[in-house]
This record gives sequence, structure tokens and C-alpha cells, in this order.
Amino acid sequence: MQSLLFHVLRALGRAQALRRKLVSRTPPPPADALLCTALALAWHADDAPYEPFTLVNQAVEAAKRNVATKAQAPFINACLRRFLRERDTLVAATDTDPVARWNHPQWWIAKLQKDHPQHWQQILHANNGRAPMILRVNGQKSTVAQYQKALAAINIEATPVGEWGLALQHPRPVAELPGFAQGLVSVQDAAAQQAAPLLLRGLDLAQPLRVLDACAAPGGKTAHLLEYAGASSPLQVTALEVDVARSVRIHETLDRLGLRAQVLVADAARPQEWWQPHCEGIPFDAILLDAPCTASGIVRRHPDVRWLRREADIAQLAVQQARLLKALWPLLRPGGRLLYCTCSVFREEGDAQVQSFLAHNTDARLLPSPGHLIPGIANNGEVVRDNAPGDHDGFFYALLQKME
Ligand SMILES: C[S@@+](CC[C@H](N)C(=O)[O-])C[C@H]1O[C@@H](n2cnc3c(N)ncnc32)[C@H](O)[C@@H]1O
Repeated sequence: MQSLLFHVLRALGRAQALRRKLVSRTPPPPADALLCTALALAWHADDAPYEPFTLVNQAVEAAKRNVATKAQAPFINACLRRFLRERDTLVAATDTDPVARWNHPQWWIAKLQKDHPQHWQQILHANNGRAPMILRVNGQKSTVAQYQKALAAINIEATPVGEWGLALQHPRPVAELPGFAQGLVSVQDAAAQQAAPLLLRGLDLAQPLRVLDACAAPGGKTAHLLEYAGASSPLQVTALEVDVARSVRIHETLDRLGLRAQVLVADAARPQEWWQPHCEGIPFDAILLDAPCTASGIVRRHPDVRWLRREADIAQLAVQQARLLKALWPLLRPGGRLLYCTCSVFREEGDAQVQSFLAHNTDARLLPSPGHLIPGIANNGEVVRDNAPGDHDGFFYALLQKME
């Protein structure tokens, strides 16, 4: 079901453009949904999950069986049969429509063209692909080489990515991964795996440093911070999450991996409510702010995001991100570091956010940072400024230091 749904979402722009060519008036929503679903699955014969004739027959059967679409079954049948007869002409007629070509809303395409004039096509192309499944090996329990061997022993092929990552040749349910329940590995994209080393590299981890993970659920990066520091490090991590239900997942993540952190349910933008009562008001040595964002960098994992987001969400989220940065900066000790990141490729949530922060905070300086990571680059030889090699999601990282 999910695989079919994701397929439809990755081809919805094309399907809606084809539907407009087939009918002049939009059918009632349930019939339209069924018609567009069938068109999205069948439009590209080489990529269709079933024989296009089967898809058409099944769509018409489904229409007949549902009271909401029953009356439109003959209409859906007529549209889809015509589509099969005239497919090449109809597809060619939609090729000039960017929404059909790229399967993203027009505003999203225009935004990427403006924000990434060199790479917008590459980003859209990556967004329509399928993301690889990447594991992060828990350095406290195994090594990349050992785990790769354990996978090979059960015929799971994997290639090392980055310091702790293994990319699986084919995605697998986690229950099939050796030692998953015992915390040997986690699932985490290669771009997200850069957070812990970026924040902690070069710090003296033999000291009892205090680290705040300000937006922590489900705890992927909290766990990586602890794994990275190592079992013998006295690193103290406070994991903050505003959403009670999501905070439960931080405990689950830490329990599975055998790690410990202070988990607080609180609003990071209102430190007056939790910093003094739970952290004695002592400044942190390092802060990770993995801020809520549009998730425009992880579209290939969540193909619905592009259709559900509204352009106005970007500005609203940028305000929230700025509020979080402003509230957390005073909690950092002079000389300390704050890593700001989002899984977005939009500049308002990355570059522009950080430039505005630097302009308003003269005690902050930007340390060498990856900046915007462009999704889907798989050693294709293309050079992108500061982009890490290998396939990964779209992300943004800026490492800020507070001057002493
Ligand atoms: C991008 S996700 C974090 C992912 C997490 N760092 C990880 O690697 O697993 C952002 C999280 O921030 C939480 N959040 C949003 N606003 C917050 C706030 N004001 N204070 C604390 N948490 C917040 C959201 O509920 C969400 O769980």
C-alpha cells in the first residue's frame, strides 16, 4: 500500500496534468482521486508497478465497489481507456508543464530555481528518486567493518558511508538487521550523521561537558552524540522536546542503544521554564539546534511533503527557528559552540537564517561548516561547494561559536 501511495505521490503533478487534458471539468474529489491515482501509476509504461491495462481494470473495479465513486465508474473507465489509446500524444502535451515534468508544485520549483540556480534540477530529480536505507553503527558496541561482515554473513550487501554509516544495497525491515534490538545499529541518513561529529569534533570529551540537544525527538542525534563521545566519556546530554508523545521516542531510542541522557519535555524557546529548575541555570558547552523546518530536504523519503506544504509555511517556520536561536544563544558559555541545522534546502531556513543571526549577534562567529547539502549526490563527479561526497538527504549545517 505504502509503496503504491509513494509512487502516486511522486507522479501526482503528471497525473493531474493528464487529467486536465482528458476532462475539461474536475470530477468530484473521490472520483478525481481514483482517476489521478490510476494515471500516476500507469502513465510511464516502463515504471508502472503493474501492466497499465491491469491498473485501468482495477481502478474501474475499485470505482464500482465504492459508493462515493460508483456513479462515476463509466466515466473513469472512458477516461482511462482513452488515456491508453492516446498515451504518447497526451504525455507529450503535458511535457511542457513544469509541474508535470518535475512533480512538484510550481511555487516549490520556482523557489529552488531562485535558491539553487545551479542545482535546482538536480534537487528535483533527487526528490523523485527513492532514498537509500543508511545505518549508523553504534561505535560503543561495534565497528563499521564488523557490522558490514555481520550483514554479509546473512547476504545483506552494504557499503560504508562516512565515519559510521553503512548504505544497504536494498532496504530491509529493521527486525532483519543483526542486533538491531540490542542497539548495534540505528537507521539514520548520511547527512544527519554529520551532526554529532560537527558539534563534538575537537572538544575534550574526557571532560564532563554539558551538551543540550534542543529539539531532540525521536533522539537520533541525541544518541549519536553519546555514541560519538564513547562509553568512557563523562559527556552529559540534556535532550529537550516540546511534544510529550514524541519525547517517549527519545527514551525508546536511548534504551535500545543502552545510552543515558536527561530527557525534558519543555519548550526550548522558553528557557525560563526549564533551564534553572532542571539544569541549575549552568551554561552549556555545546548546543545542537535541529530546528523544526519544512523538511524540503527529505522529500524523497516523504513524497507527500511537497503537496502538503504551503509556501507561507517557510516564513512561519523561519520565525520559529529565529526565535529558538535567539532564546538558546544566551544559554551557551563563552567559547562554546552551537550547531544549527535543518533538513531543508530552502535558504530562509539555512543560509539566510544564519546570516541574519550573525548580523544581530556580534559575539557569534561562523566556524567552517557544510552549509546547504544538496540531496542525492552520489559521487557523480559534480562539484558542489562544501558538499560532502556520497548520497544523502538535503540538509543545512552552520556551526557557530560564541566569542570569549
Ligand atoms: C527535526 S525534529 C528533530 C529530530 C531529532 N533531532 C533527531 O535527530 O532524531 C524537530 C523536533 O523539534 C521538536 N520541537 C519543535 N519546536 C520545539 C520547541 N520549541 N522546543 C523543543 N522542541 C521542539 C519537534 O516536536 C520535533 O520533534
